[in-house]
Amino acid sequence: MTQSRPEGAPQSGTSSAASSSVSSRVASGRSSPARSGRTRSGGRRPAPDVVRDLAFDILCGVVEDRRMLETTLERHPGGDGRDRAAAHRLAATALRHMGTIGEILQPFLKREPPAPVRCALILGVAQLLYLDTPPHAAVGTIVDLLRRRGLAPFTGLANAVLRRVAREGETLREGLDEARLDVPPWLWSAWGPRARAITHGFYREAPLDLTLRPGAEVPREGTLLPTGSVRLPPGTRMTGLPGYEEGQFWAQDAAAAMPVRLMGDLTGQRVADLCAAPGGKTAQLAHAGADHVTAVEREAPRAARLRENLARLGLGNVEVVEGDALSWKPQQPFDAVLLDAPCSATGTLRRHPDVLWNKRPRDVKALAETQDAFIDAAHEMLKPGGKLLYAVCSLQDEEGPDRIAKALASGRWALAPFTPEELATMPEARTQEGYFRTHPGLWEDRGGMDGFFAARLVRK
Ligand SMILES: C[S@@+](CC[C@H](N)C(=O)[O-])C[C@H]1O[C@@H](n2cnc3c(N)ncnc32)[C@H](O)[C@@H]1O
Repeated sequence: MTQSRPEGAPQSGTSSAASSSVSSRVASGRSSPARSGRTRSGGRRPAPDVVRDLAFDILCGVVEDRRMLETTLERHPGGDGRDRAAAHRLAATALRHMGTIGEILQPFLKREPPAPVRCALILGVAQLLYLDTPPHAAVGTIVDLLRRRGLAPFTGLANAVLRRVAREGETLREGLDEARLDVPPWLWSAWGPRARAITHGFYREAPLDLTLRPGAEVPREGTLLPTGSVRLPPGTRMTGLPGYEEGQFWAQDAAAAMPVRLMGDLTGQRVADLCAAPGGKTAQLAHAGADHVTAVEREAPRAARLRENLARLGLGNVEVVEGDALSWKPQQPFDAVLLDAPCSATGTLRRHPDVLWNKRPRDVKALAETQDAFIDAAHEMLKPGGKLLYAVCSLQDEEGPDRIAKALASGRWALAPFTPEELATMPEARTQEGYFRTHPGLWEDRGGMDGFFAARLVRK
């Protein structure tokens, strides 16, 4: 299974000026101009509401069909940019708190309702308890949603349950271990002592982090982080920033920007980026003084996006290969390979809370096997003494330290640990073994970061 969470991808969202409008669309129950009225038979006609319709489709897609949030949103057109951002925010909030919401709903439901009705109730509770939507709007929008979706027989239930949650919900939350409830047990135990900090980290919306091209100015409103990334508030729209068209920067989480920096000096080297799109790390490589950069991407639409991003950034010196890195053979071996392997993407929960609910232990197991195959393929492409930088945006041991342990046990690789000097700007990310490892709970006072794992190996 290919996971293609683009942690370096331009992040969807709204400008900061617009984000208050997004919040108000969720809070007020307003989206595109709403008209309610009477049907011919005298019944109330439900008001159109693009935001709830989209949020409902996204949530049902994740919960019922284990789809990815972004994919489901792409499949459902409609609404303007702000409606879509508001729908994304509502669905993402519901997904972040879905365990707690389920616990709160439990005593009010004598029988399990049909899955779409449960989704609608979850959205209603998310509005009431986590998005400050006034009770009349939170209840009314969900009742109307059920009517629009042919679920009118459940409007009485929704009305009664949501009104009770509006009255008693805050009291019911008291004493609940929300972090524990909001994470599926298999993930909670896999994260061990980091679990609570990770959960509190992903409750928060991610800021927009940028990597600047060398010499570019720090955009106004941006904060320069110790690692060199620039941080802007959550909801900032990158495409609206001055310098975007001129290719002065690209979106890349502060943690995601570290692996390429940890590759060491690349001056004059031949370097490959094996899983390249949308190209955040390719762009870093192209600026790092390498003599030749080859970017391999298997998925045609993603390869097209990679080319577009490189063109915007004015990086014509990268050779893009549309192909499968597991079987592709270069004409000459490389000095260095970056392998940003497909993974479960549990490190990106702040942006993709659907990962909590649509991944299973068997997915991680299958991904780990593919990661081993990628490491073997990288071995074939490197000169003896060549460097492999292995990276995943995953919090799971199976996709990080366990893969490196297996590679080292094969006797074909040596570990080149990251030194304290190399990680001086993010010392908390350096493990005893000399790996790079982050999670969303780090840098709490600065707004957090994605979870990443990276290690540097040398081909024997
Ligand atoms: C984690 S993303 C890479 C993100 C990218 N390195 C960046 O920083 O922008 C993984 C990428 O690997 C691609 N991919 C998956 N399997 C592949 C394969 N066998 N060969 C080449 N690319 C592959 C996916 O389509 C996806 O674009």
